[in-house]
This record gives sequence, structure tokens and C-alpha cells, in this order.
Amino acid sequence: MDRVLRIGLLGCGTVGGGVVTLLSGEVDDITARTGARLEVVRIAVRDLDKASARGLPVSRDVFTTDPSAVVEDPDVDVVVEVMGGLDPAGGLIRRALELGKPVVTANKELVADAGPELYEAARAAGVDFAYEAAVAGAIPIIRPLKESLAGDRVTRVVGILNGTTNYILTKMSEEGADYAEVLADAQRLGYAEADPTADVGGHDAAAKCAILASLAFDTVVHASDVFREGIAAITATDLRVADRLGYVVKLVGIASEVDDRVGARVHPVFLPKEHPLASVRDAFNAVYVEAEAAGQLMFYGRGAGAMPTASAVVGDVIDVARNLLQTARGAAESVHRAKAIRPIEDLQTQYYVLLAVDDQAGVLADVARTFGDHGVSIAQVWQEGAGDSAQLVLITHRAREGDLQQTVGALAAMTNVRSVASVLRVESEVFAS
Ligand SMILES: NC(=O)C1=CN([C@@H]2O[C@H](COP(=O)(O)OP(=O)(O)OC[C@H]3O[C@@H](n4cnc5c(N)ncnc54)[C@H](O)[C@@H]3O)[C@@H](O)[C@H]2O)C=CC1
Ligand SMILES: N[C@@H](CC=O)C(=O)O
Ligand code: NA
Repeated sequence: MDRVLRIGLLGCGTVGGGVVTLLSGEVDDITARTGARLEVVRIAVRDLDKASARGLPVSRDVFTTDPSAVVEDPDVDVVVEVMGGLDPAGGLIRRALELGKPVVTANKELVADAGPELYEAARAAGVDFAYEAAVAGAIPIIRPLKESLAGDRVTRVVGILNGTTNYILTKMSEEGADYAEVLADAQRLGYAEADPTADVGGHDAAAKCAILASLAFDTVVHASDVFREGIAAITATDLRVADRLGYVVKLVGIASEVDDRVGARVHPVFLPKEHPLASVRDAFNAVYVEAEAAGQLMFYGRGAGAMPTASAVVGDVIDVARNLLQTARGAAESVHRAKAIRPIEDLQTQYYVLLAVDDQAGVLADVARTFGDHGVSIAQVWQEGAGDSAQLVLITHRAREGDLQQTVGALAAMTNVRSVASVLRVESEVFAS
């Protein structure tokens, strides 16, 4: 008879539902691969009636509204956390590890906040803590960074790390879709976080960027160390200008190490249409890794949605279950070394600046002088519209972010500049460090 390993799920929303579906649909294959039958025996949810009404292939008495009961249940061998948020998820995971139960999570917010403490708790308990689903959904990227590339020196990681925003930007630029309507679609399709401001504000991508930077550079980078801008301010004009100049607008996360300092940033960029990341559309994600010996690698796939995310979660469940059967642990995170965070002001890249201006003689000269006064050189400039809707579009040469920020401050204070409507970084084919 097959050995049975019993799974306790914390949360059964988009991802949890996918996990239950996957585990119950491929029983024979999963049993063969694991060496044990995996059975979901307890599931914590907020609303019992809502959970039962979903028609998932589990009996009603599996559900509870008490997540602690799942963790504490002696019948639960492996805990899968797919409820999200810092609390109570963090405390529940700590307790599960303390009880010697391996944990699988999809919670990037928590891993970016408390990852090192949780890895340490898992190490002390001699069990696994796995989080492949937390970054870029279905795409295997945690395991490649932690294991496959352990012999190499990663220098840079660039990723489209949020499906919701990539979906929104794709629909806005290709179909002229309305921002609010596409965001509602992304929510309906199960891509968005419970609070979608985490997606559009760049917080979700910043958490993922922090996790990738920590793994790539053997250090601890928290989400708060990641410079962050979201996509809420992107306009149809920005998308049109980008297109005209041969770019697409993408929200990217970029982590790099230069001279023992780690830079980590998430913001929208103008990306050349021929860059491999430019063709990553809809809710797809991609992570582009540069390593000294391996050269360039690109990982591509679905970064959000029930089944793609469940694929990564169940892969981890099988991994930790195999280890549990052998009373072994999988690869641990490397020992962290303290590294300074590189301030965004030190970044050097090109910029696109859109200004609403008074349509009068001399304004262009005044604007150009302001750029020049701060050491920022202009590569291209033209006027769009006239009268009350006059706008100046400027593309700079490579400049220091600190100088650009000062330029923007000075522009905003000019009497003939009505507003600084947009400022976006322009990345050439080789990303700036
Ligand atoms: N939706 C997606 O495409 C992806 C989501 N994730 C992550 O997976 C996790 C879950 O996301 P979703 O399934 O989309 O969220 P969701 O909001 O659809 O589901 C959350 C579930 O947890 C339950 N829950 C939350 N707090 C609870 C509490 N205190 N007590 C009992 N039950 C509680 C809810 O009732 C619900 O069943 C999050 O950490 C998210 O960031 C990761 C990758 C992709
Ligand atoms: N809300 C996230 C889900 C996966 O992490 C996204 O849109 O990418
Ligand atoms: Na992943």
C-alpha cells in the first residue's frame, strides 16, 4: 500500500483552489513521483459556505476557519500557506516549522519581509521551507538561482515580475484599453493580489525583486530596500511616444551588484522593442539573468493565475515530501553576507520627460537651460500640441539619476512649465547598473 503524506492548506482562494485541483487530478503520477500519496486533509478558509460552494474535490468537513487548527493538527505532515499577507501567515509558518513540519508558501510579501528568519527556523528544525511560487508564478527561478547557478557569479537579474501590470500595459498599448477596465479584468482572471494596489504600485514586484536580489547576491535585501515606482501614472501619451521611438513600456525589476553594492529597483521603463523582454506580453513574466560563466539566461512563463501558480506550489510540495520521506532537507539558502544598498541617485541611464508648458517663445530655451544647469544633456526634443495643450517631449542622454531628479525639481518650479507630466527611465539594450 502507498504511504500517505497529509497536507494542510492555509487559504483556499485562487492559488489554493488550483493546488487542490492539481493534487486531486494527477494522483497516480504525483504518487509515483513522490513515493507517497499526497492527501489534503485540512484547509483553513475565512468563509466555510463560500469554500464548500466552489465544488472542489474535497469533503466539506476538511474546511475550518481556524488556521491554527491546521498547523497544530498532528495529522498534518506538510503545511502549504496560500493565504497571503504578513499576519497571521508569518506566525503560522513559524509554528509549523517549530513543530517540524515542512512549509511551502507562495507568499512573496512574507518571504521578502522575513525570509532569512524563516530559512533559519527551517534549518534549526531540520525541515524544508520552499517558496518557488512566490516569484514569477510557474517559472522555475528560485531553484535555478539557489541550486543550478550556485557555482557561478550572477551579476544582474532583470525581470517582468508582475502579471497584472504586464497585462494592463499590454492591453493599454496594443488595444488602447482603459486602465480601470483592464485592471478589473486582471482581478477577474485571478492575476491580481487581494489588494491590487500591491500590483499597480509596484509593491508585489518589489518583494519579488528583493527575493531575487537576496538569492543572486547571497545577501539580505528587503522590499523596503528596493526603489519602487508603479504604473498608475502611465498615460496613453507615454505609450504613444514610446511606440513612436521604437520602445515598449514595461514594469521591470532590476537587481545588480557593482563593487559589492547591490542595486534593486522596480519601475516602468522604455524598453527597445527588440529586447527579449519586450515581447513578454499579457500576464506572462520573464526573468533575464546574467552570470559570469553562464552568460545570459532567460526564464519565461506564466507569472500569475490559479493553475500556473499551483504548478509551482505542487512542485515544491513534492520536493519537500520526497525529502521528508528520506528525513533529509533540500538545498538551503547560502550564508548571507552584509552588502550595502546602492542608492537610486547613483543610477546612470537615459530619461524620457514630458512637460506641459506655456506655448510661448523662449520656453524651449528656458527648459534646455535648466537641463544644462544640472549637467543633464538632451538627446531629442519636440513639441506636441499647441496652446493650452502644448507639451514638450524630451529624451536625455545618459545622466545621473540624482542630477535628473534635481532637474525635475527645477522644471516644476519654472513659471512657464505648467507641470512635469511624466518622467520615465529609458533602458538601452544593456540595462544600466
Ligand atoms: N493569484 C496569483 O496569481 C498568485 C498569488 N500568489 C500568492 O499566493 C497567495 C494567495 O493568493 P490568492 O490565492 O490569489 O489569494 P486569494 O485572496 O484568492 O485567497 C486567499 C485565501 O486565504 C484565505 N484566508 C486569508 N486570510 C485568512 C485567515 N486569516 N484565516 C483563514 N483563511 C484566510 C481566504 O479565505 C482565501 O481562501 C498570496 O500570498 C499571493 O501573493 C503568488 C503567485 C501568484
Ligand atoms: N498579483 C501577482 C500574482 C503573482 O505573483 C501578479 O500579478 O503577478
Ligand atoms: Na516561480
